[in-house]
Amino acid sequence: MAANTKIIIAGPRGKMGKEAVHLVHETEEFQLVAAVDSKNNGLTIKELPGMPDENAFIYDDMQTCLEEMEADVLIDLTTPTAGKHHLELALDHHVRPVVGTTGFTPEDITRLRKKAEEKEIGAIIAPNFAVGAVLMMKFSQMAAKYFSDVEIIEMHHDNKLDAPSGTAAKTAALINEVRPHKEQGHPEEQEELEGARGAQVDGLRVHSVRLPGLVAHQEVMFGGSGQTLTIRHDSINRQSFMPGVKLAVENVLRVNTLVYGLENIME
Ligand SMILES: NC(=O)C1=CN([C@@H]2O[C@H](COP(=O)(O)OP(=O)(O)OC[C@H]3O[C@@H](n4cnc5c(N)ncnc54)[C@H](OP(=O)(O)O)[C@@H]3O)[C@@H](O)[C@H]2O)C=CC1
Ligand SMILES: O=C(O)C1=N[C@H](C(=O)O)C[C@H](O)C1
Repeated sequence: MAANTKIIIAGPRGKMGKEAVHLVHETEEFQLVAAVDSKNNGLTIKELPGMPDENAFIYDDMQTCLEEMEADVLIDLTTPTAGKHHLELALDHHVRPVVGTTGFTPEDITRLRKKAEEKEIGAIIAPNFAVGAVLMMKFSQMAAKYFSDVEIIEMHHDNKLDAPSGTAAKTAALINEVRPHKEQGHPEEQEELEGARGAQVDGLRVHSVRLPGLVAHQEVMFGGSGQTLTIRHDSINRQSFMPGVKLAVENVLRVNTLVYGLENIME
């Protein structure tokens, strides 16, 4: 790892971005060199409420920030639209992206991986940085070898923009890697109310719950003859994601492709 990893954070006022600013501030080998926010152009981080004593300048435009600042890593915690744009710009400027922002499609991942490889630069997109959530996904993949009937119920706070969650999409993809294709439920079932059976990913159903009071939760429910198995993870605060953000920043410096999912770098 470089002695001092120079970091830009996009979305520093957000729920995740704020935690990431504190993580970078408290990590000796990390240095916050700039932030990209939709507001507050020209201020410094320490001028924002609740922020640590950091002199990093805030830009309201990623392109300008990347042109003016020298950085090793971009941590993006913004919105699906902004996150995709920022990732592309970072690759263009040879800054390694660590992206927690969700809403990337399989086509986005394939296109961005090609670009990262062409540029010979590492990038990490992690739909969930919480170690427990990664284990929930891995355990679900293990269980799917034995249970072909499974439904995913993800539950989040009601400020979330994307549905289903990135974690649910990734869980469905991991399960479908090993699960023999099956259209679940009764072949003649009718949805009397549109959406009652949730969204479909290769015959597997995903349900998204949005309520104030929730943070980030997911149940993966398997059913077999005379039995069910439920694998559940709960993030009860955003600090749960920070060890994973640190691990991703450390590892993005060592890879020369786009890694999708923290499970690929966890030992
Ligand atoms: N991978 C993981 O483990 C986790 C991922 N997430 C994902 O991270 C993302 C952020 O989540 P969260 O912090 O809860 O969301 P918030 O809405 O709290 O924060 C997003 C922040 O990004 C800012 N923003 C929006 N557009 C831009 C832009 N173009 N440039 C710079 N900043 C911008 C917003 O500012 P404003 O609203 O003023 O425009 C806001 O401050 C989401 O995609 C979420 O799904 C969340 C938790 C864990
Ligand atoms: O928006 C959130 O809050 C979260 N988003 C990620 C997702 O979409 O899976 C990770 C976590 O679930 C929290």
